[in-house]
Amino acid sequence: MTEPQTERSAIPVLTIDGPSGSGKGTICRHVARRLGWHYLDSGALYRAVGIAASWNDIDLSDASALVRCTFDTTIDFQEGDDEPRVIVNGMDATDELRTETAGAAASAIAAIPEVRAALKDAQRAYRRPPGLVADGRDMGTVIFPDAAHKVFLTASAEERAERRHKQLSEKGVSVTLPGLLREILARDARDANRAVAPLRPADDAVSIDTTGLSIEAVVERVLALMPAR
Ligand SMILES: Nc1ncnc2c1ncn2[C@@H]1O[C@H](COP(=O)(O)OP(=O)(O)O)[C@@H](O)[C@H]1O
Ligand SMILES: Nc1ccn([C@H]2C[C@H](O)[C@@H](COP(=O)(O)OP(=O)(O)O)O2)c(=O)n1
Repeated sequence: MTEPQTERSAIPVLTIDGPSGSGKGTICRHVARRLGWHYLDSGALYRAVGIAASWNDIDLSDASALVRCTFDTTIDFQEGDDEPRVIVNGMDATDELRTETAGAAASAIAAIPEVRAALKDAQRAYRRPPGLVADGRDMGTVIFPDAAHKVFLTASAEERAERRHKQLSEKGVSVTLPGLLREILARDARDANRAVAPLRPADDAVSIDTTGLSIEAVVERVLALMPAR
């Protein structure tokens, strides 16, 4: 006899949305590990499509080619001790994926409604037992609107730029702080002002301003929101 399938809507989800550098990826990975739940980095999917487009010389203004590229791109996450490796069309694209160029390309293609629609089912397929922690811009509003736990992380733009500067410097990527701040503000504006699935807190999300808070403090605050899990 086969195992009874868990009804997908019965699988618990914690969504963590917010702007660039608010700490979504870091907090999600810690919380997912503590809960023993799966983790979805939805931004990596948009970044992967952007990278596949650049590998195929597709212009970011060519919406129909980008939609075809979204359907043609394969994305796999390989779990390890540290950050998961992201394999795009069979190639390890982890380092290229984290650059600000990839972030800006992802933000541009993420404004195309058909690209978002093409990634919807793939994102929902990550909802597997015993639970999912989902990181992005529209996790609580569009992809998992029925999630029992929703968080919106923020931090001042200056602190987010400093965090990203430190993160990239540690990886040997040379960037200037004023340049990063400009890029972050431009990305915030584009993600928040697009017509489809703009960056905004779900009505039932708890907002946490992480400015001046340690990673550990934010992890504890998030876990404290889920006493009945
Ligand atoms: N509360 C925090 N305090 C200090 N640094 C943080 C905090 N949260 C995240 N960071 C650091 O900021 C950087 C960006 O965090 P990240 O998780 O990549 O953000 P996002 O996924 O929202 O873009 C990482 O180097 C991370 O270690
Ligand atoms: N659920 C999502 C996730 C990311 N995006 C878009 C918008 C973002 O600027 C880019 C990159 O997202 P990502 O979460 O990887 O970026 P940060 O780590 O926050 O800098 O993708 C989106 O539109 N919807």
